[in-house]
Amino acid sequence: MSSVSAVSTSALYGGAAGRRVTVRDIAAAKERHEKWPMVTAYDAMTARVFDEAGIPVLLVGDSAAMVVYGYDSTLPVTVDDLIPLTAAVVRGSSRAMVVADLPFGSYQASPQQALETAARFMKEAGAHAVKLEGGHRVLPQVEMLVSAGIPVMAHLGLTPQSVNAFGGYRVQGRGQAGDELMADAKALEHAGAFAVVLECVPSDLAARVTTSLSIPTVGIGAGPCTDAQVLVWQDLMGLTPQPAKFVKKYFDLAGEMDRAVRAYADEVVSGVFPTPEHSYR
Ligand SMILES: Nc1nc(=O)c2c([nH]1)NC[C@@H]1CN(c3ccc(C(=O)N[C@@H](CCC(=O)O)C(=O)O)cc3)CN21
Ligand SMILES: CC(C)C(=O)C(=O)O
Ligand SMILES: [Mg+2]
Repeated sequence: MSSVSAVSTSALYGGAAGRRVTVRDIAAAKERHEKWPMVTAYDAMTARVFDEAGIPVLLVGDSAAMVVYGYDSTLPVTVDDLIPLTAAVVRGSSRAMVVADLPFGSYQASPQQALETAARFMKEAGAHAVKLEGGHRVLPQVEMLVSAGIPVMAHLGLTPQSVNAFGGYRVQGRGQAGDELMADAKALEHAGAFAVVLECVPSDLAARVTTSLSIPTVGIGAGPCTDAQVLVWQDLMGLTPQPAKFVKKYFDLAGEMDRAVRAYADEVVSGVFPTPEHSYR
């Protein structure tokens, strides 16, 4: 236990005291109409803070491409880039389920490729589940993973690995595309996915998908009616320079870090730091 409050903010997590959250806990939360929070994590120390705060599910997102590695899309990040980050998040947490995002190009080719990639995340990093993007095109992949005993989180709507096909990060599922998204969501549930992320879709569509499925929906820019919400941690903490409209900023981390590092720099230059208190005799 750290100095951070041990009181959980999520009933889902509270019910799983002393062990990792499982897919069964997540299914039970939907039955109880209980909402839950998910955040991304990419290292052990932030994973520990979120885990101890009671976040039941941590996502090692391929958004690491942008927020960790500095690329301008998620496309360049590789399995070899994400496995060490996933292993760190697993080591830093003890109660949360850790979901590994499968990167672009590591699962689309075939169900066999998807299984080989997912197995690496589970064997080499200790991930408890994987996430992949897409609807009907990835149903064979979802079926293969599920039949191998790997929990799969699906992802529909704005699937950032298709940014070039979409022509930018734009809202998806308006008009007739909404019916196609609904059909994809139902097919993914039927294929055995345990949850589905809905990214940047109209709130009324997300609400209809949420009531039509028996598995939980996890919204990001999908309005208030999904079963869960997810945000990239650097966005909610105020580290991201220009976050999307769906982001709520809960802290000014960039501002606080700027203030702190300037104070440190000033004290080094002026000789105020270090004092005997921070020195050895
Ligand atoms: N830091 C970060 N946060 C994220 O949520 C995130 C990533 N990175 N990288 C991968 C994807 C990319 N994402 C994005 C990026 C930009 C918008 C965006 O600017 N959307 C427009 C909506 C435009 C429209 O109305 O169609 C916006 O103004 O919010 C949305 C999702 C979400 N994911
Ligand atoms: C934003 C979430 C859903 C994601 O896929 C990521 O962080 O990569
Ligand atoms: Mg992702």
